[in-house]
Order: sequence, then structure tokens, then C-alpha cells
Amino acid sequence: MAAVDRAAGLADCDPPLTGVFSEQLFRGQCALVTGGGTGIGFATARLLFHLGASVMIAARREVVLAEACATLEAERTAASGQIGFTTVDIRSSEAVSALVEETVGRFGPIRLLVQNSGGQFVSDAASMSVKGFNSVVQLNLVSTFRVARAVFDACMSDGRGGAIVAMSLDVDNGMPGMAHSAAARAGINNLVKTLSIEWAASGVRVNAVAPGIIYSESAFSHYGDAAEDLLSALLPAIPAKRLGTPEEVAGVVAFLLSPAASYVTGSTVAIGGGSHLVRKPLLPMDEPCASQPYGRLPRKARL
Ligand SMILES: CCC/C=C/C(=O)SCCNC(=O)CCNC(=O)[C@H](O)C(C)(C)COP(=O)([O-])OP(=O)([O-])OC[C@H]1O[C@@H](n2cnc3c(N)ncnc32)[C@H](O)[C@@H]1OP(=O)([O-])[O-]
Ligand SMILES: NC(=O)C1=CN([C@@H]2O[C@H](COP(=O)(O)OP(=O)(O)OC[C@H]3O[C@@H](n4cnc5c(N)ncnc54)[C@H](OP(=O)(O)O)[C@@H]3O)[C@@H](O)[C@H]2O)C=CC1
Repeated sequence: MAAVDRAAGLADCDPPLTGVFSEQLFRGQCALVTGGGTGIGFATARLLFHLGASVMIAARREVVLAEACATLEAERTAASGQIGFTTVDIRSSEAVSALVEETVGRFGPIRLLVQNSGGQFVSDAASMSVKGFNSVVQLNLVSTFRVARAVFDACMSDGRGGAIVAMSLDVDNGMPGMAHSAAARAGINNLVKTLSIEWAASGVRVNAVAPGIIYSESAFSHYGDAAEDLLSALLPAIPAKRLGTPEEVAGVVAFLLSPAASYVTGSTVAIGGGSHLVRKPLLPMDEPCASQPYGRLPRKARL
């Protein structure tokens, strides 16, 4: 995986950007990070934890979450907050209600929400079933609304406000091979605008980040053997000529959650080394043909 090797270690963020922010920045505030056990979510939870927040991480795989918590506990300093985990499938309203209740019971009202859980599989639209399209829209768009509503109702509508950051993608020019996710993320970009207007009176800011290509083992394991081809095709088109790191997304998320961004709401911030400004090459696919130019990746190559 030469391309991945080139990408890894490009940003020296260990310990993770804590020097950029005051250690007291989020002291005592409750933060919920969905998908906080891996990749971007873990880097974000880690940064918030080291900046004093009480952080709940939540996703489907208990073992992964437990390991993430143990890692953070082992890194604890005098400035660190608290860390906890619970399992959730954000596609279930009942599970999301239980998640919010458990988080509030343990750490108090959620003031910082990072809607990081998400993902998709790669497929040409012509090969994609309606069920598959719906599944990805449910995960990324509908569940972003579901979690935001649950946290707003329970914690942020009380006049003391809060800050929400949702996870989008670089979708301005469409995204061959990811029609479902691109449509869902475009929906997120618009959703944060409406929520930011409607919830401003409650002191709630709502923004999104749109990462370019961010390398983490967990994210790229979804590509399987296709990762190297994908990177070879996409790397040259990134003006920064490298992939991003989860820590580089976490830093922007922390900024958007912080008082430094107190007048920023309804925005989607691109984090892609300039890649949102250039035309993308097509994603490499298995069997290109005239009728289905992007083909369909094998199921093991999930992204
Ligand atoms: C430039 C890139 C930048 C982005 C990077 C990242 O995002 S990195 C982050 C990367 N991280 C992630 O992406 C993590 C999150 N991703 C996921 O959990 C999955 O990709 C998910 C969103 C599909 C949900 O999966 P699940 O298993 O819970 O869902 P389910 O069992 O309910 O299936 C529903 C239906 O979807 C369809 N379908 C599913 N897979 C494929 C496929 N490979 N092929 C074709 N179709 C597929 C199929 O129709 C299936 O129904 P069926 O035919 O089985 O009756
Ligand atoms: N890496 C990249 O290049 C980019 C990533 N993104 C987005 O950033 C976010 C983080 O991705 P990244 O860290 O790279 O990859 P990861 O695969 O590491 O992160 C995805 C996270 O979402 C969680 N998750 C997935 N489905 C559910 C669900 N139904 N309920 C609860 N949690 C769920 C996963 O945990 P579990 O499986 O245990 O549930 C996992 O922790 C995702 O939304 C991704 O699409 C956006 C642009 C680029």
C-alpha cells in the first residue's frame, strides 16, 4: 500500500493538537461523538477529552469502543475530562433516545454534539438497488436529523444552547460511485443551514465539515484491495498532494464547537487540502463498460 504509506504520518499530531487550544477549552462540558471509536471520530473524541470535556463515544461495535476508551484513559493528563462509551445504531430512534438519556445521566446535558457516524459502499448508480440507496441515505442524512433532534429536544432547547457539527463530504460536483452518499451529504449541507436558523434563538450553532480524503485504517479497510487503486487515482488531483489525517479534521471540529466560532453557524467547512476546488478523476471501478462506466466494486470493498 505505497500510496497509503506516503499518506500516513504526514501530519505530526500526537499528542493531538492540544498545543493549539487551551487545555480548559471544554472543561466540564458534555460532548457526544457518534462513531467515536475509530478514525475521525476517535481523533475528535481524543482532542475534546484532552481539552477537558466529558466525552461519550457511541457506535455499533462495543469491543472497538471499549478499546478506544482504554486508550484514552491511558493517555489521561491533569487537564483531561471524562470518557465513556455506549453502543448505538443511529438508524434506530429508540436506540438514539436511550443513548441521549444515558449520556445525560452520566455526564449532564449534552452541549457539544459531533455527528460523525456514517459511511457508504461504492457502486455505480446503475448497479445500486433502491434498498442500498435508501440504507445510505438513512444512515447519513435521516440519522443526522434523528440524533440532532434527540439532543436538541433533551439538552439544547433549554436556552443554554450548544454546538453541533455534522459530517459531510466534498460533494459539490457530484460523486461517481457514491450517488447515495453524495445526495445524503448534500442534504446535510442544507439541513445545517435550516437548523442553524431555526435553532439560533435557542443559542444553538449548527455547522458541518466536508473532509476530502482522510486516511485511517478503519476507513480504508472498507475499500479492501481497491484502496491502492483508488488512492493512485485520487492523490494526484489533491492540490496538497497528500491525504488528510483524522487529527486534521478533529482540529476544525473543535474550532467549530468552541467559542472561537461563536459567530459561525449554518456553514460547511471543506477540509481537503484544496481538493474541493478541482475536478475529480473518476473512481476506479471493477469492470468499466459503456452502459455502466463506473461498474461496481465487490462487496468486500465497502466504503
Ligand atoms: C472519497 C471517499 C471519501 C469517503 C470516505 C468514507 O466515508 S470512509 C468511512 C467508511 N465507513 C463506513 O462506510 C462505515 C459505515 N458503512 C456501512 O455500515 C455500510 O456501508 C452501509 C451504510 C451500507 C450499511 O451497511 P449495513 O450492512 O448495515 O446495511 P444493510 O445490511 O442494511 O444493507 C442495506 C443494503 O445496502 C446495500 N449494500 C450494502 N453493502 C453493499 C455493497 N458493498 N455493495 C452493494 N450494495 C450494498 C444492499 O442493497 C443491502 O441490502 P441487501 O442486498 O443486503 O439486502
Ligand atoms: N475518511 C474519509 O476520507 C472521509 C470520511 N468521511 C466521513 O467521516 C465520518 C468518519 O469516517 P472515518 O473515520 O473516515 O471512517 P470510520 O469507518 O472509521 O468511521 C465510521 C464510524 O461510523 C460508525 N457507524 C457506522 N454506522 C453506524 C451506525 N449505524 N450507528 C452508529 N455508528 C455507526 C462506525 O462504527 P461502528 O461500525 O462500530 O458502528 C465508525 O466508528 C463518516 O461519516 C465518513 O463517511 C467524510 C469524508 C471523507
